[in-house]
Amino acid sequence: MNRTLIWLRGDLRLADNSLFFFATPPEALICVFALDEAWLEPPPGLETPRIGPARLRFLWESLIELRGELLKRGSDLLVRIGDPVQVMAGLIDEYALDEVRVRADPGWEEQQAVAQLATRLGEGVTLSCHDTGMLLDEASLPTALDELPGSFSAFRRRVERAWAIPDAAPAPVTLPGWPEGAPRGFPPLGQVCAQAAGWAPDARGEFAFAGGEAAGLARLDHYLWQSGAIARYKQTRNGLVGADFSTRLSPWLAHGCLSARQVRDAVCAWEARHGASESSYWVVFELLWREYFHWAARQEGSALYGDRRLPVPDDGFRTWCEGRTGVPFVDAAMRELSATGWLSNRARQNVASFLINELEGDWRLGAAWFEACLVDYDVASNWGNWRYVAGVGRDTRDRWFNVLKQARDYDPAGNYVAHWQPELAELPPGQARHQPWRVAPRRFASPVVEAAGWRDWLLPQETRDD
Ligand SMILES: Cc1cc2nc3c(=O)[nH]c(=O)nc-3n(C[C@H](O)[C@H](O)[C@H](O)COP(=O)(O)OP(=O)(O)OC[C@H]3O[C@@H](n4cnc5c(N)ncnc54)[C@H](O)[C@@H]3O)c2cc1C
Repeated sequence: MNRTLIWLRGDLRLADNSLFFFATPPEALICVFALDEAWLEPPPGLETPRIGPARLRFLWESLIELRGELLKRGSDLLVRIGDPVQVMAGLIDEYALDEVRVRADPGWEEQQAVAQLATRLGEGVTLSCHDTGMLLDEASLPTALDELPGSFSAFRRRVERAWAIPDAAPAPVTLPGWPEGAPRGFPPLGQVCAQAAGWAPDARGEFAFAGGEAAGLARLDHYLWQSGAIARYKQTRNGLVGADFSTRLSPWLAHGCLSARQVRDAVCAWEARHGASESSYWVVFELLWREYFHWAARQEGSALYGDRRLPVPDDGFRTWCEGRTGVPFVDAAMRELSATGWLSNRARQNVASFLINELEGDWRLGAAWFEACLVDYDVASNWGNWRYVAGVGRDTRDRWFNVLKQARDYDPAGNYVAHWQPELAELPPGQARHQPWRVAPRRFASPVVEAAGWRDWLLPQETRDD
């Protein structure tokens, strides 16, 4: 009979979590989450910790709920703050554990931590990495991992040709007991980070994320069954203001409060009742993007981050972070990101392109800033999308976004920018709100850059404000 440790990372749920499924249940089970102390420190060159208050709060809420679910099943949860490898190695030694289970993480640093733990284990202790949370397992990928197609489209076509995704598995009803005398529980969030304990999103975001599996399932239920917003997803998914233009499931998926299979099963159930549509298909299509970045990260290793030593941030980067570039479509998004911890995909693409192309900033600094701010930070999706927009790595096409054109297409009345920059509401709805320095130069300063590619999109330069 084994004595097992489950090392929890981005998999904070019991349903559809292969870590909790045992052919033969162990004699004792200890479930541990270690908050890496390095996450509470800024990466070199930045001043904000790697895990910002929005994500830390969501994480704690998820852990609190998970602990409740584990207790109901006869188990418990231990949360420690420190070096995860030391934490796990110490517990394994002290409680004579002989099996370790952990998620096969796409992040290189997380993979290195598992490799380090492996070198610390005594004879007879087994360590296994499990695929969990994604639509596919490594064994069911349509290609070998090292032959993963270079582009998303080729990957998607191959997956869809051999579409064989298992249904999500239900949560276990009971779990093995806790090892005698082993520690349990975790510190209150206020002791870990007072800012996170007191953090609340700005009401202008029109949505408050709450961590945990139940809140994730409630959001899924709302999006599919209560509001029926899924029926319009294809048309609304590029929205900028409001709660339901997209699913907003990303934080629950990123923390593993929901698995991608749970989401797909729910979409299939909705389709069985209402009929499949382009919109319902498109939700699963977007999950395939997540899948692609996950498997690409698993293949790329440390190359995912580029060089991990970040360059020294310059003034352009700081104005970008603070939403002070003078380009409303960028500034509104960067203010929304800081104030809510979340941003639509359309806005993420635009601000990333602006930093890289217009400010000639380093994409890795942008990715690090997103890592600190996002409630839905996911190592593969974040660094993978940044690489993609920067045209670095496996798919190196030029992905320049003309933010003035994008603003016209996706925010024609300028309502989004006025939502986050109320001073713009003084200007008439329309393109004036996106180019205030052109139409009202006395009231609005010129932006930090006027890109050459905007020439055909600029409004006539007024010399005085009306
Ligand atoms: C520069 C940049 C950084 C990003 N960083 C992250 C990140 O750290 N974490 C994260 O989850 N997403 C990230 N994304 C992807 C995407 O912006 C978010 O997943 C999406 O906006 C979340 O909103 P939603 O849940 O309403 O998405 P929906 O539009 O409702 O899509 C459903 C789900 O599909 C997945 N998805 C959708 N688009 C993408 C995509 N482009 N890449 C990967 N998965 C996708 C998400 O899990 C999402 O919850 C990033 C995109 C960019 C351009």
